[in-house]
Amino acid sequence: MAPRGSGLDWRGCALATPPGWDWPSAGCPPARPLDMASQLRLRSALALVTGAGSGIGRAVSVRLAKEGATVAACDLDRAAACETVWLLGGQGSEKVAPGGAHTAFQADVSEAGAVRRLLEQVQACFSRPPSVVVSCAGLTRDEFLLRMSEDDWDRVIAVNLKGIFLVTQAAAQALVSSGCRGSIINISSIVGKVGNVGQTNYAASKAGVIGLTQTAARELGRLVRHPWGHGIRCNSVLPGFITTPMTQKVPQKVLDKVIGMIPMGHLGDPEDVADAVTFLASEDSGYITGASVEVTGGLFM
Ligand SMILES: CCCCCCCCCCCCCC(=O)CC(=O)SCCNC(=O)CCNC(=O)[C@H](O)C(C)(C)COP(=O)(O)OP(=O)(O)OC[C@H]1O[C@@H](n2cnc3c(N)ncnc32)[C@H](O)[C@@H]1OP(=O)(O)O
Ligand SMILES: NC(=O)C1=CN([C@@H]2O[C@H](COP(=O)(O)OP(=O)(O)OC[C@H]3O[C@@H](n4cnc5c(N)ncnc54)[C@H](O)[C@@H]3O)[C@@H](O)[C@H]2O)C=CC1
Repeated sequence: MAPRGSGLDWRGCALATPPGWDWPSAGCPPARPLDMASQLRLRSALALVTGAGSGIGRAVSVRLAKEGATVAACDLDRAAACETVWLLGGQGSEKVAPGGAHTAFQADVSEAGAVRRLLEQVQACFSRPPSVVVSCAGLTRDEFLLRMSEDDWDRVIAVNLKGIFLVTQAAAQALVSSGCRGSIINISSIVGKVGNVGQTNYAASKAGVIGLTQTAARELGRLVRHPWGHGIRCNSVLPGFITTPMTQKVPQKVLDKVIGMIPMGHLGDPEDVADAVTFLASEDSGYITGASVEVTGGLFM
């Protein structure tokens, strides 16, 4: 183990420190430099958001951009991703984030080659890896267990679980090889905690996201040390019923039942989830990793 204050990380590799930084003789990173307290919490961040073309992913993209992040908005639906970027004031508008123009990307997160190319394209476009990665891409193929097809199982697991594995792995590889710290936020669901009628595939995928994220948090927390932060943090967000195109497919009689079960008495908005994601993306959550943050109005607390 390299001695504290040596400027070397736990493997003896040089720490990525800002120019002119000198480790205090005590070796303990000093309190955060004053210039960290900026009015935009994500001023220098490059954020990759998957599923950015709709619902929660679009709301996350808007919120991160408001905090100063440059957003790489990725979706299976390129036109939808481009629409999100237009909303952010990216290509085609005069507003540009401090870190460069917001940009749309197309990729199917369930395909390894597509995810590899996505990270290559993002780094080629911005000359750095994304320091914030939010995986929102997901879908449902609801059916009772007794009737669920293998294809409905396979597709939901491929997108919702394998997709998050591929994106988390590719992003972490890029951050570690660049010596950069980061915050990875994976969108699970309260269904991953309690299950749900008609969703054996979806519930399994979302429960898997929680376990994947906790394990990634254990492995990545110390890989990259930084003068005023440590490693790559990985957290899950577990939304409840949020009003998006995904929930519009739910039979009204089910929606009527669930609203009565929510302590706060109403469905959530995508912006409610975006607020929690932004907190986890920022240094305000600098000592939080491996957490599962429920955004449910109290449903199934
Ligand atoms: C008392 C229970 C209250 C409901 C609790 C629900 C909690 C769920 C919280 C989820 C929050 C997070 C959501 C999320 O992550 C994003 C999504 O996944 S949105 C999609 C959520 N999907 C569902 O909830 C499944 C909805 N159901 C269906 O799509 C269809 O029912 C299904 C395709 C499974 C079957 O369709 P069909 O054969 O046409 O049967 P019916 O629709 O007529 O239903 C028969 C019967 O079963 C009852 N039922 C169906 N789904 C649910 C359910 N999720 N929870 C409880 N009960 C359900 C339905 O009401 C019918 O009951 P009857 O008494 O016979 O009318
Ligand atoms: N809406 C809700 O109540 C809840 C949603 N969630 C999760 O939040 C995330 C976002 O959901 P919503 O915004 O509600 O859904 P949505 O359907 O509005 O948006 C999902 C987006 O993901 C994209 N997508 C789907 N498959 C993809 C793939 N293979 N590659 C890349 N992009 C893909 C879609 O094109 C779409 O733009 C999902 O992971 C969902 O499971 C979790 C809990 C509750």
